[in-house]
Amino acid sequence: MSTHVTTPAGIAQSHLPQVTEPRNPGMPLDMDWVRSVQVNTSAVERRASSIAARRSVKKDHQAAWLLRAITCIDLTTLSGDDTARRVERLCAKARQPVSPDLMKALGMGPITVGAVCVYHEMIAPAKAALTGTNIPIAAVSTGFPAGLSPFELRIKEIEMSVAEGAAEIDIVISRRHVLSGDWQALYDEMRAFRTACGDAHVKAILATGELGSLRNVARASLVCMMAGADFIKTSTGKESVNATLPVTLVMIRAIRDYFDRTGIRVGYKPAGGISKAKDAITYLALIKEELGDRWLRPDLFRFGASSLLGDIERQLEHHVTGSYSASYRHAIS
Ligand SMILES: O=C[C@H](O)COP(=O)(O)O
Repeated sequence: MSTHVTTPAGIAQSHLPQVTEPRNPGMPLDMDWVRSVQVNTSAVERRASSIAARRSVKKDHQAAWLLRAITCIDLTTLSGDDTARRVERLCAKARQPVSPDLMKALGMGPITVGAVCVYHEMIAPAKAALTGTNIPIAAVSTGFPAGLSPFELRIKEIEMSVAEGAAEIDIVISRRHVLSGDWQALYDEMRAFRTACGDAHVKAILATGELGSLRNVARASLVCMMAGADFIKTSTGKESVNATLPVTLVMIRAIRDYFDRTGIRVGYKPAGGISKAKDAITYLALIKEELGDRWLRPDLFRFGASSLLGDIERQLEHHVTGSYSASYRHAIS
């Protein structure tokens, strides 16, 4: 893969003011387009395995890619035993994801993660802990993770999270609309969620591990974008299969098709089970090759991850010192 991100200092691009896209206004549901979507599963799987095998970036280039990855993390805690204290620790890590000593050794100034991602009840402590920063709070919503609470409550939940201070809302779609091919119902639901979000950006979680086929993933991606999703996201992290490279390929190609037809860039968020630095680089390489450099910024790309940052920090420490520290030294929360 090309090592265009260059050296750690080259990552200084991420210190530039973030380019922000016009939001996706959506468009009428185009059923001809939706029905025309097909996926060649074996070709997708071949391409996905070739990118993982080909990836090889070393030394300064690797450090640069890893720093870029950090700026794109939605640093997440979504556990039933979350507490304000845990969220405060997570936010401290979000503000300073890599120790100042390491950053200095890499020739870098401060960076932050892309966002902090929590349940509704944890928005208030996150907001307090992130005061004085530009780090947005993302709240999972709409009966996360199953999305099966009453529709009116799901709308209300979005409105309450926005009122509480969430700038980004990660909604879950009704998988049954996809599984029954009711694309109009999926479109109407997504449209209503987008409206309830107001100025908050909306990420549509497809829960791809529960959609049955890659063709369904492609069609659901397209319908959610037509209904105004700002991002499409693979998974809640709670399905038995979460983010994968084949699913990523299908979703980012849907994003590319949508851009080619509408001129609108929709963001992408793989989530669930991405915990290794080398996997993060593979994802970034795939995005770069399929969508281009513009998508390698936090306004268009995020990792949804609870433990990825710890492994990245470990790899950066190895880059600087030549030895690995124990992973417990990089615990997140
Ligand atoms: O959206 C984020 C995911 O829930 C995080 O999943 P993870 O804990 O497997 O990194």
